[in-house]
Amino acid sequence: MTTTTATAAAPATTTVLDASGVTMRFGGLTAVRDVSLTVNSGEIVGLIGPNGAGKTTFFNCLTGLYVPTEGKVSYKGTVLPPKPHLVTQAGIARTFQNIRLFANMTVLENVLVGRHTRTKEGLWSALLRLPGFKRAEEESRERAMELLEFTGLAAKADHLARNLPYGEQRKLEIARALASDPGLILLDEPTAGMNPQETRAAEELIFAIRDKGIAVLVIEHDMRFIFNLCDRVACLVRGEKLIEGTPAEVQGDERVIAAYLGTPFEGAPGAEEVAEVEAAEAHAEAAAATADADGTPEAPAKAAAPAADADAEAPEDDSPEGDAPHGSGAPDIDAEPSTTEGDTK
Ligand SMILES: Nc1ncnc2c1ncn2[C@@H]1O[C@H](COP(=O)(O)OP(=O)(O)OP(=O)(O)O)[C@@H](O)[C@H]1O
Repeated sequence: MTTTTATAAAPATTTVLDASGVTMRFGGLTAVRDVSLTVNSGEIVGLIGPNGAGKTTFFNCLTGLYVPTEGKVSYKGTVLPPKPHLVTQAGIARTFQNIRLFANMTVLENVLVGRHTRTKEGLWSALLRLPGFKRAEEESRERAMELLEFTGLAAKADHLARNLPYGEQRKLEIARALASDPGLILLDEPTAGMNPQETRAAEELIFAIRDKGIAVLVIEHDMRFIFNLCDRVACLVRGEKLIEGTPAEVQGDERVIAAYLGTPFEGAPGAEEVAEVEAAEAHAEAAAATADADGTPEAPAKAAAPAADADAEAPEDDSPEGDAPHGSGAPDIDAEPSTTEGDTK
């Protein structure tokens, strides 16, 4: 028998999102300045930057909430009109920093709302409940249930959205965004306010979304999450793209570190002072360990314990109130998702 070694053809990469030279000015303030970014098929791209760097404004330019002062945004080669519903129809879905669910609707109904851009039946068909409408309604329901299975919420399909724990409300937002069958999903701080278990589950979910062939662009303040998740990361600072590269490149870039931690100020402790402090601390620790070895046998064992994964120890806590927010998105469930222009987070 002859064996042939087939070289698996690498799936062709296509540019899903192409934002070029995007600038957004609010009066005298330039919130985003000449930012270009692409997202390719099969990619998870991260957008990071300190508070007020322009990340959400950039998202709003991509999704038609804002009309960029300059620049253009294309999806799969077609320039997008700056109208949110047309952007969704084209294939881009998003979630918001502040959760926007229909609090008094069920989980399933929330996902069905997200389906409306993909249903073609008109008003008369709905009012007269024509066969075409019933068929479309059934299909939408099936698709919505599939998405609830996918996001792990199927068992709660009949629960009111407002009664879900915080992490599940965020998942439901993602399920609703996926209901429009997007080719690209934009996630604005998907783990804000989540506990470590919920954050890990969100990470798994985003990988699974990517594996379904949906490209992902994600804003996040949780660096461990973003560097673990993304193929590429871009960092915005004061509206400008400072750097774009692999997680390793961005993580190690001194300008990124300076942007987050602040540039060293004049008179800050230099290397010599730091070494002195560290030596003094090491000396104090060694002295304490010797004293403990004489008197208290448990202490050295504690000191030798490996740095435990704090996350693994964290208690299960589904309650929104129990979660310490990572980012700026506090639980904020609206009775009706806000569509006012003022609420663009
Ligand atoms: N509608 C608006 N009118 C005027 N200024 C705005 C508007 N939206 C955003 N800005 C300003 O633009 C700048 C960038 O804000 P943006 O919310 O995009 O930052 P961000 O990086 O998303 O911050 P965060 O991480 O805190 O969410 C800020 O100075 C903000 O005050």
